[in-house]
Amino acid sequence: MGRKSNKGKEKKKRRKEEQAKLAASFTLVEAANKQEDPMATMAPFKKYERNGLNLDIECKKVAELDKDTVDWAFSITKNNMQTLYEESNWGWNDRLKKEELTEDKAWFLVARDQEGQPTAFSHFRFDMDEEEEVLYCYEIQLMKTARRKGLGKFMMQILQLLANKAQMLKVMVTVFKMNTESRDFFLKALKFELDETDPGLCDPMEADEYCYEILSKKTVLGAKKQQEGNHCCSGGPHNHPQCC
Ligand SMILES: CC(=O)SCCNC(=O)CCNC(=O)[C@H](O)C(C)(C)COP(=O)(O)OP(=O)(O)OC[C@H]1O[C@@H](n2cnc3c(N)ncnc32)[C@H](O)[C@@H]1OP(=O)(O)O
Repeated sequence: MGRKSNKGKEKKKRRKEEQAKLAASFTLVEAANKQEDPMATMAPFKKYERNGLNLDIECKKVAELDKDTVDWAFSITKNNMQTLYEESNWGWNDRLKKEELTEDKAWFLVARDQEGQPTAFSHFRFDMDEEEEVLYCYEIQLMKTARRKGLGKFMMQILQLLANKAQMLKVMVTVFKMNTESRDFFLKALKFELDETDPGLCDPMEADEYCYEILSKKTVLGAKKQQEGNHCCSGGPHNHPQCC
């Protein structure tokens, strides 16, 4: 019969390890989504009193929000974003945006004034992205009057802390390339970077074809794992020149 190769055994072992890793990631996402109030131990972050703003900040699942707040979130998103969507090749669709905002998985961070009126919100999710556990920020939208007062940065800081607490690996966002203000906000002020899953990065020859970029910022755990070499090159689907 000859000698039996160890290759098959090693492959099987690797597959089992990958399956276990994936199952652990799903468990973390599930636990994050089961939280009653992710900000329960973050009292100092529930108030924003700076630069003329006096706001209370809450974190809730969309199902726990009142209809007026959800309707307001849709309106401000439409006001802020419709033109950008229309100028891109995505187009704007009321129904699709409403569906996205109200999917079961949607979490909301809402900043309200002292009359209870919403001023800013973020729609985010604890989710899997390319086999990694992440906090994905779908929207961060501020009323015009509340901008450039540090509120956006404060809310993103909260998301980064929530991601740390839930042991996610990174916070991700998708940004239109032509939305230069928000690109500056994420890339320059918050030190986000082009994510390894950004389509332009994966396919540089076609980069100009994409009207958007995927940006991310590692959590504490994500940065640690990256340092340990546990990143996309340890068996992931990508092969990036900058990290492989
Ligand atoms: C994932 C997505 O949702 S992408 C879409 C993002 N949302 C939008 O485009 C909607 C309209 N814009 C907004 O809601 C807000 O302006 C945001 C969320 C982009 C930024 O929030 P803000 O509270 O205004 O930003 P904040 O005051 O925290 O700014 C922090 C820093 O970011 C940078 N920055 C913020 N806004 C801008 C801008 N318009 N132009 C250039 N740099 C900016 C600056 O460095 C700023 O620091 P500084 O004011 O000391 O110079």
